[in-house]
Amino acid sequence: MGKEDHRRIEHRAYARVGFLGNPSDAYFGKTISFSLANVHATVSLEPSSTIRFLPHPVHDPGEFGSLQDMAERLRGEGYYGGLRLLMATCKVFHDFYSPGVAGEGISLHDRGFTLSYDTNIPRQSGLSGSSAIVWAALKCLLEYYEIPNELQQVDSLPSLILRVEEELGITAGLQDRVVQVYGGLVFMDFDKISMETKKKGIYKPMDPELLPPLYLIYTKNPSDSGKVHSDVRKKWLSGDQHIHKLMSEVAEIAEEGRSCLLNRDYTSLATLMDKNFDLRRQIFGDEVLGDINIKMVERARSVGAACKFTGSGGAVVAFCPKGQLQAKVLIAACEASGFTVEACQIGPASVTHI
Ligand SMILES: Nc1ncnc2c1ncn2[C@@H]1O[C@H](COP(=O)(O)OP(=O)(O)O)[C@@H](O)[C@H]1O
Ligand SMILES: O=C(O)[C@H]1O[C@H](OP(=O)(O)O)[C@H](O)[C@@H](O)[C@@H]1O
Ligand SMILES: [Mg+2]
Repeated sequence: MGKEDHRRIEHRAYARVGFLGNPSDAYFGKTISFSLANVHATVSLEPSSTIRFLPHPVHDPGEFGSLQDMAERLRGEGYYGGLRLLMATCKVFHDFYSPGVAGEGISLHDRGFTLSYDTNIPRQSGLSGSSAIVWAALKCLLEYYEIPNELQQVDSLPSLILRVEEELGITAGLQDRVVQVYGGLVFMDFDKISMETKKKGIYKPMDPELLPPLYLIYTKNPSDSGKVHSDVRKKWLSGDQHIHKLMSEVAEIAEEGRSCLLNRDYTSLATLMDKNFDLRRQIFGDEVLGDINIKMVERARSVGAACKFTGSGGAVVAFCPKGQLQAKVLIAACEASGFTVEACQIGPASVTHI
């Protein structure tokens, strides 16, 4: 091993907020999303003689105080942690880049590594904690295997990240991965022809300064986006006209939202955020959205804020059209209801807007 091979590699990936148009990204729609710097996942790669994955002490527990503790933990957080995401990332990376599989035909070196991760993204909260872990892991592998730049194009990487979750049977769309790779604020059009012929959408980075101050509200309420999406997906695939119509209305919100942002028309922006949530409610129904998630939106709306889901549930994003005084009232109201509120910090852009 050369000196270089002993270096430890570490990469970070931020959470994201699906700002407008989600979840139409998984249905040939359009979305606007932004990178959320408040929380992030980190993956570390340490050279080693074999390929090893270190379970996270909190997210991948292998030991419990009692049978009851174990049952409670599984009831609340399910069976899965991030370890399977690390493994699936390595599998998809191998299949994509190595010769003779499907791949790009690079001869990958045969040195081993140990992957471990940490994250402070609230678990399964619709902030895309899953793809943050995958993207951070993929960045480590791209660096360790010295994949040439021309084989890691910024508009192709999101589809590779999505493949990892598809490998695990997690129903997900592309928007999370696009904004996590691009950073900043991005408008995305998942045009059917582009998606079917090029396996990617059309991505347009926007100036994050166009966003008004936004607030993140969340609660401890794990929801698996795969589960949330599976029924609607079935209906959509079977050609349900009602779902198709509603989904294209959701997509239109991103297109209209883009004009609002460019024109700094924040009154109309607030209306669009509310409409986005109302359409989601019609598409998925209250039972799938979950009481606590609906309560967060209603709490924000009760003080006149506009509010919608950031992802499939667990966190919401709010905007106070009347400014700072209203934001103070929002924060007090949400905290009184036991929700956490933070001002959204937009993550750095790696691709500049025009
Ligand atoms: N914070 C986390 N720590 C460990 N694993 C996670 C975390 N969040 C998500 N996962 C893994 O990703 C899978 C899919 O999560 P998902 O519902 O997409 O959550 P999110 O909204 O955070 O992306 C989970 O079943 C789990 O295996
Ligand atoms: O329902 C949504 O808005 C999003 O749900 C998933 O994101 P998650 O953070 O896991 O809840 C999905 O991956 C996105 O494509 C959807 O837009
Ligand atoms: Mg996810």
